[in-house]
Amino acid sequence: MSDVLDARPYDALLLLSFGGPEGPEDVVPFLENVTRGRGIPRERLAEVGQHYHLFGGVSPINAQNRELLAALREDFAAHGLDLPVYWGNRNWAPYLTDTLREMAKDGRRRVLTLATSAYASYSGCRQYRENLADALAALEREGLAPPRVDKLRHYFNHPGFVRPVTDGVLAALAELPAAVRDGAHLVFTTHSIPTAQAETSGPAGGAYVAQHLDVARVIADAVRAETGVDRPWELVYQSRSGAPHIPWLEPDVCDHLADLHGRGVPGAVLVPVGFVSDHMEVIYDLDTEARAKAEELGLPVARSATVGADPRFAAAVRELVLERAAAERGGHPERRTLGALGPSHDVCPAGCCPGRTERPAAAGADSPYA
Ligand SMILES: CC1=C(CCC(=O)O)c2cc3nc(cc4[nH]c(cc5[nH]c(cc1n2)c(C)c5CCC(=O)O)c(CCC(=O)O)c4C)C(CCC(=O)O)=C3C
Ligand SMILES: [Fe+2]
Repeated sequence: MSDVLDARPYDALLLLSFGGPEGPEDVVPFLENVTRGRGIPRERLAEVGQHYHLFGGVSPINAQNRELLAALREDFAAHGLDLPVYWGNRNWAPYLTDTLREMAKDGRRRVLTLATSAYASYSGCRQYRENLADALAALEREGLAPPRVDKLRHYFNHPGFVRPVTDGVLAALAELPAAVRDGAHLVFTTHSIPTAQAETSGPAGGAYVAQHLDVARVIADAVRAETGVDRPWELVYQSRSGAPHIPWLEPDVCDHLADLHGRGVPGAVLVPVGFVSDHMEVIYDLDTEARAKAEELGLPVARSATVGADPRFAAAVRELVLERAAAERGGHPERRTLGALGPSHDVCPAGCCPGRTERPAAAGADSPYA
């Protein structure tokens, strides 16, 4: 009995992700789902559609989530954690509402959510919580009792996230020509968001950039310790969309590569620390667009891997589930983190990461659901 892990009060884990198209005919309806009511210029949509068509209309994100699902199930089974894992997306099948309906019909009453976004922000946290609230409302309309849904704390600084990313940076450094390796900069990248959204992210504002800077510093320090070379690092942004007159976080990664080259920096490792898997923003915006820019400049670059379905990340999720379950039972579990910020809150406080309009959001202190 003692080696059976205790997830009570939870009876299921929900892997909640973005979703992506699985063929050319999916691309337009997928983009319509993503951008409904968001004011993205038409030209930008047509351009982003082309990114998907370059890869046969298929985003790798769904396959990556299937792999993560398998890794989680394997890890849980190997460690005697008896907790079913479900998967639902915001923008493509399997849709979140369908998954939550299945969970309700399976009798799941206390659901813990792992979103495939490690940081605070409206786009990376509250928007997922709004989608959860929408799905729960749909179940209620169908006469089903909605389960109670919670969300895991932000995991960007969990050692099981940081270690695989760090190893990825070491592997990418080894891919660079030996002559530029020691002089290369570490260029951490994440999704650009409107500066207004960055300023209001987290319970007290500014969390999005602060969290990325904290984990980037930890990774850069670990790489220095392991290679004996002190490389400069920067945090830059990619995948900007939205109207040009609205300020978004800068500098853009391509502009930054030109800047590094202009300053005589001999090479760079691109580290997509803002993303959990090598999805379209990584394989297009970095591996296609930024790489083309680097080639045009004659700047050697290598790109490090995201955590994906790394077993150490799956183990971190198990640890986070057990941590949260213990806390829900009134205990004081160890909360492992690296860096200066410490563990983020279990429950998003009211008003955390606000959007442009106020909408119901589940899995937080301001949830209309218990
Ligand atoms: C912070 C953040 C993350 C990281 C956290 C997380 O992972 O959630 C993220 C992830 C992703 N974003 C993705 C795709 C898209 N994001 C778009 C648009 C936008 N993203 C934004 C932010 C973020 N996005 C924002 C502020 C917009 C503007 C419109 C709006 O306010 O909503 C658009 C519209 C077209 C465009 O303008 O680019 C698309 C197609 C995919 C799927 C990739 C695949 O298919 O493999 C993934 C994982
Ligand atoms: Fe996005």
